[in-house]
Amino acid sequence: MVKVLLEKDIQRDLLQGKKIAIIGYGSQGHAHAQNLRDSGYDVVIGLRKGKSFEKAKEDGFTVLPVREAVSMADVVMVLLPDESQPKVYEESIEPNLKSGAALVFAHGFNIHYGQVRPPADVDVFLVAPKGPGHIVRRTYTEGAGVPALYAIHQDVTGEAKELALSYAKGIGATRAGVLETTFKEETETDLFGEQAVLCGGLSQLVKTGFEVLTEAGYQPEAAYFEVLHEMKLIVDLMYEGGLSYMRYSISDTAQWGDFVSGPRVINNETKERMKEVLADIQSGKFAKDWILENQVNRPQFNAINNREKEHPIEKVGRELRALMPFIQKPEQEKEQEVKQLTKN
Ligand SMILES: NC(=O)C1=CN([C@@H]2O[C@H](COP(=O)(O)OP(=O)(O)OC[C@H]3O[C@@H](n4cnc5c(N)ncnc54)[C@H](OP(=O)(O)O)[C@@H]3O)[C@@H](O)[C@H]2O)C=CC1
Ligand SMILES: CC[C@](O)(C(C)=O)C(=O)O
Ligand SMILES: [Mg+2]
Ligand SMILES: [Mg+2]
Repeated sequence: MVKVLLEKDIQRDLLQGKKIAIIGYGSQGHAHAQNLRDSGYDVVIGLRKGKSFEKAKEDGFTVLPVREAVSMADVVMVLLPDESQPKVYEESIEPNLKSGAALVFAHGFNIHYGQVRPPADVDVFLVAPKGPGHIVRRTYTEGAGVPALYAIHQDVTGEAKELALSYAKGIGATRAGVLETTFKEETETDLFGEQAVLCGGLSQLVKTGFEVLTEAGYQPEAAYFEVLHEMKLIVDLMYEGGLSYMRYSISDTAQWGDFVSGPRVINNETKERMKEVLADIQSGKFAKDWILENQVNRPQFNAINNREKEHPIEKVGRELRALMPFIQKPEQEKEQEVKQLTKN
């Protein structure tokens, strides 16, 4: 097995005494900022005026325009949406970067696809958590962490690797395991994972299962419990003990069904489609299409997003989750955010 680094492997604390600017205060931004602050580091937030500007201030941070935060920082972590990064980088980050500072990303997209070209006198690396920002924060507060990958693109100080590892430790990633990679590997595996398995593949599997059951006349509530609610409970077992532990906990009937019917649904044809998805990521086609979609203000993204929100599984899900007080809070928070987004 390759070396997976844990807290005990991080000897030097290169972040101590450095000013860290977190640019963006969304999913990853709030988590990195709060975890680093709780780990004892000096954090400032760089943002435009808006929703998360106020949130960061309420959370007790000094919040500055991006150019001001960058100009005072030794470490600049770019946690803006990938599609917004090139413009903000060009206008507010690059002109204000200190020589010898570190420019850091949580995903390699813009460096790998050549949308951001940093100057030669700064370190450039990534620390990419392998999990959603809200879970990066939640697990940190529970004394746990989310694993992360790190990669070095440019090392002018000779200390980029140790700085990256100190950063990974500061956000709690070394509690779970940190792995060295390249910008290419991080970018391509991350895009593949979210498209084919974690987000695209899973949403499509759940929705299609729901449609097959409801179209056959079964109650939508029963279908929701079966294919969406229980998904988390099954995946939790995989998270804790892999496929074998999940199969140990389910009935033998379910396990036999898993063996004989799973490959009828996800089969060689699906594998071929997954290979096509990967090929589009590797060739840059996916990135090019996404950049163009943003240049014309996301007509397809918005249309699909609106249609997906209207899917019957979303309506029955809202009603059923409202009956479960233990998942009430995240639901309310999410709805507030969705309302806010709809207003903007
Ligand atoms: N989401 C995740 O869990 C993961 C994300 N990543 C990577 O982390 C990075 C950040 O993604 P994510 O956390 O999802 O981003 P979000 O969309 O959650 O957050 C965006 C933040 O950037 C701010 N912002 C947006 N546009 C601008 C702008 N033009 N100028 C200044 N601030 C701006 C937003 O402020 P406002 O409120 O004003 O809009 C908000 O604070 C990406 O590179 C992503 O690939 C990596 C691993 C997982
Ligand atoms: C799975 C989606 C992700 O890659 C992530 C949370 O890790 C993202 O880009 O949000
Ligand atoms: Mg990811
Ligand atoms: Mg991603």
